Amino acid sequence: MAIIEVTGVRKTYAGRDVVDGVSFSVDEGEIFGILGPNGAGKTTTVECVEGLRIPDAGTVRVAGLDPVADHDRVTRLLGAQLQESELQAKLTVREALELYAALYPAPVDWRPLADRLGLTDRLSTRFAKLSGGQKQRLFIALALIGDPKVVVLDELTTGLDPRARRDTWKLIEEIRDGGVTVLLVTHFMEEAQRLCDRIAVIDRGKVVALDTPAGLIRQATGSTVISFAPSRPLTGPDLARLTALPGVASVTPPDREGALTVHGTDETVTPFVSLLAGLGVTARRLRITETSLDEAFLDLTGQDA
Ligand SMILES: Nc1ncnc2c1ncn2[C@@H]1O[C@H](COP(=O)(O)OP(=O)(O)OP(=O)(O)O)[C@@H](O)[C@H]1O
Repeated sequence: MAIIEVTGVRKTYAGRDVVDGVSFSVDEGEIFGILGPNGAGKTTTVECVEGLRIPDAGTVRVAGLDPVADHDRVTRLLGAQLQESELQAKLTVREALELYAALYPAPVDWRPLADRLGLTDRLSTRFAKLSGGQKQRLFIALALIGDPKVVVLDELTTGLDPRARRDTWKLIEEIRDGGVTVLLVTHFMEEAQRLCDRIAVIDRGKVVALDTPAGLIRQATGSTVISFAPSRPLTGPDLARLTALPGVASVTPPDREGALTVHGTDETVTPFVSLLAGLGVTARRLRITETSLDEAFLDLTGQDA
């Protein structure tokens, strides 16, 4: 069942549609990713879901409620991650947790929450003295303190080292496993691939693709990648036959070790093997892999994240 429904949302600033007819729905209990290049309209879109911005057209529903007209009720259902500037530097972790717990009618007990997020030995530490990872864990705690059904996390792991990022991913999975739906805005492909059940790729204000991570990869051209070093150089007509195989999108020239890379589809593999056999060529260091979500993203948006 959909817990978030975004239909035809448009937001215009200075005559420019920064969100241009965005539609998607998020099922209860999933981690739904919003991925896109800088300035694509991701934050504007999720802020419409949070009721912080009013769409110029289209509708948003969170558990059937309008985030603007029913703001108080939606605030109780939806936990949003704060921006760093929204917490006072001198506030201690305990004070922040107590303060935010007081804002909700039925908050969870913050002590076990702090414990789960590894903040118990930091309760007396002032916000300004926390490490980046500890700040992010506190933001997650504050987003969960009202016992929400949905949490919105925007660029949560930006600026974290790889270890802290992985720890945060584990926490996000635990949140989902606890029955909370997660709307996650991210720049990181690895994060999107690892965490998200489905991803909407937003580019220039529009949803250009919406699928599971594996589905997005399949949608990209050249999603099956065959790399091999032929036992003799393939040139002229042999190379032309390779390029003409079913599904081949591109063949990159040999690298320094003589390996070629063919971007094709599942349909390319068997004819590829037959062609080499027919030519009497052995494929050394043969690897057949799927393209990465990174490459799929580039293909879908024509740019880097
Ligand atoms: N209040 C505003 N007034 C004018 N322009 C705005 C406003 N808010 C956002 N924009 C513009 O809308 C576009 C989309 O911004 P948004 O923050 O939604 O993008 P984003 O995809 O979240 O980008 P990033 O990944 O860089 O955070 C940007 O060009 C931004 O400058």
